[in-house]
Amino acid sequence: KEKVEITKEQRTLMKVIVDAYSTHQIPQDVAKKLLQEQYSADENFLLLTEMATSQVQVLVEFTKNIPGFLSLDREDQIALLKGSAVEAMFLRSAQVFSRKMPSGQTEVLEERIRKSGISEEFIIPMFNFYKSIVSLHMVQEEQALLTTITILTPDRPYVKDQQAVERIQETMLELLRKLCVLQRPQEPQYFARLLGRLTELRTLSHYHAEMLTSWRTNDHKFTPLLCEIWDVQ
Ligand SMILES: O=C(Nc1ccccc1)[C@H](C1CCCCC1)n1c(-c2ccc(Cl)cc2)nc2cc(F)c(F)cc21
Repeated sequence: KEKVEITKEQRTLMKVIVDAYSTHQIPQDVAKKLLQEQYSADENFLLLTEMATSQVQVLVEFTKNIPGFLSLDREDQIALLKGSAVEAMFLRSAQVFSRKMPSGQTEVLEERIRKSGISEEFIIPMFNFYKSIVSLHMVQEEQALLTTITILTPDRPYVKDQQAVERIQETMLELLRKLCVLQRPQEPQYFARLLGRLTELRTLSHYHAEMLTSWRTNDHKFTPLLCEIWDVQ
């Protein structure tokens, strides 16, 4: 039986990542807004572009706290941010959706999102992904590390020094593997299941531009930052 132990420096690394992850959150809670009232497709589109824009800003702040990220080549830092922003937003959305809510509220939230203006064809793959995240019952440490591992994907477009990214990502993968073994001794496959979600996340993220351009709204207006990050306009 493998004796798994978190080292002192891994504990420090964990604390830095989780603190940064919980600090750099979306300013106001989008779920609360959606539960307060039903918005029109136009209002929902505006809300989405505002949330997605602020989420990119929050993502930049979060990555600054990932040990080793700032020592990467500057252009590679940008390539990693551009390459992971959409996935990070869907992963964040899934984590918001999987939060424990008073009974019945998750159903209301799901309904509001189904009717938000998003085109029918994307509803099923999106909620399949969200529900697969819900079913993992991830703890905050796992959520923070999974987002970090997504950001540190070496094979994003235009990354020059992939080895340097791989080295940092491997540190995070090893820490997440140990956490999963310690957290779920009776579920040896749990770590593999977590990483499997990143494949689903990448597939869902392929649709992001179409999801936005097919939104039931008359005016698909995007912020300059979203035009940079999302392949729109
Ligand atoms: O804001 C959002 N997600 C967000 C969260 C955190 C940070 C940044 C963005 C949007 C809402 C959706 C309803 C209209 C208003 C925006 N959102 C999405 C979502 C994102 C992108 C596309 Cl293309 C489609 C859907 N899935 C969600 C799940 C939740 F539990 C949820 F609460 C909000 C969710």
